[in-house]
Amino acid sequence: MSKIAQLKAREILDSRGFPTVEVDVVLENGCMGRASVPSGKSTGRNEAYELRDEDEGRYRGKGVLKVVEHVQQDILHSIRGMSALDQAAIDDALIQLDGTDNKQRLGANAILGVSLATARAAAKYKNVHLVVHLAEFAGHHLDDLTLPIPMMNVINGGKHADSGISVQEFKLVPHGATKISQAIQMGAETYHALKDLLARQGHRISVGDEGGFAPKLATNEAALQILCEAILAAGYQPGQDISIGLDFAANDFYANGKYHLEGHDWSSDDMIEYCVQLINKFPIVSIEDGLAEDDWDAWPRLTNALKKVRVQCLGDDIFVTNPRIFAQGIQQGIADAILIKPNQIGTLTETVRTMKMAADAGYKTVMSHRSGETTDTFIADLAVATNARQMKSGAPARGERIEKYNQLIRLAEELPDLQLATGLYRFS
Ligand SMILES: C=C(OP(=O)(O)O)C(=O)O
Ligand SMILES: [Mg+2]
Repeated sequence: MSKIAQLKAREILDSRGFPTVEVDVVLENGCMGRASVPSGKSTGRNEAYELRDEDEGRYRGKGVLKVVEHVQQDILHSIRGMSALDQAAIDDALIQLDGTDNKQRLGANAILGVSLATARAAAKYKNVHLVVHLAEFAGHHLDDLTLPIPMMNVINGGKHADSGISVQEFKLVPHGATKISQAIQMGAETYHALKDLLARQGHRISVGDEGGFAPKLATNEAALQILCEAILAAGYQPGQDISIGLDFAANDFYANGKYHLEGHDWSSDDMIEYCVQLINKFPIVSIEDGLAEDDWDAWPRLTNALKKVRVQCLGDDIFVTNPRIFAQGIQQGIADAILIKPNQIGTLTETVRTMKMAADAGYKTVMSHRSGETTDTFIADLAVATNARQMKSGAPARGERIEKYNQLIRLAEELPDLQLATGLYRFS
């Protein structure tokens, strides 16, 4: 009865107004699980392949009708009759059916949609909450779980906005909160304070892809400065109640071995020094992709420099949630935390495997949305179920972003004994 009877897929729109795929997995007893797949813009080169149709209407964006077809034909034929309770076997069947290294034949978007929807159908079949089912799948006891600290991206730069700011994300990290609802409220209040400050200083208050403001500020330091003012204006102490996380997404300004940032052509070591300078001036607790994915040799130096000043060194594009690449990174002493984006690797099983490797090697895990999102809240349940220490889901505004934060509030109600995670060690 837990056997998969039917798969349905459809094109829906993501938060940028472009097509993405949504999948329904229906079991023999009628239980249905549904999931949709997000889409990145500042992507790592080694991410699993997001399959898109060839032709692009002038404004439509490339569709995923081929992906829909793959789900409803090849994938359905291959996994029909398998039990949704056996997630690992289903994910393995999907990987085998695809047969390529990066899931380019069926598309990682087709595969992930089926993988996540299967987990939802299985939870329904067992009549347990998704978070409980996922924790069991990941081998975690409910008593050992925590709620992730939100990382709220309130100023958007890089590829996500036309602000001209080189750092892609300036994130509020309300680690001084004792409850998740309080942490989210603190972030929201600071977001509103920031909006007021920007308006008063004559900046525009339009937003980027992740709902953070996109003011035309001249430098990264100017953005950090106004963010600290906003934290204070909201009644909080920078560094004590709320700190800051940055995502440089350094791939985007790395070319010919140099970092082209704010008029400079910097070496890797210049870039590391710049990170440390910013840390010395501002209450920064986490730096993501401070170097480019092709600058592998310099990453251990960045890791050590951040360790000395007790700031989290977080790898996104360099690891792309891929257990094989991450294993090399661990071996070479690269980073001490890994960003987790299920669609970078393409199945739930591989995502959880990467997270287990992280835990075994003493790395923290940070669950993440993509810049093109849907209102699906799967990553919030997954973050809690896998003990991710932080979760980033953009600004505390816009439906597709806040749905994930709101789901954390619901999960805190579902599992009232869970504490907010700790472990951002600079100020602790
Ligand atoms: C969320 C991110 O952006 P994107 O989804 O565009 O890769 C990121 O770089 O961390
Ligand atoms: Mg990133």
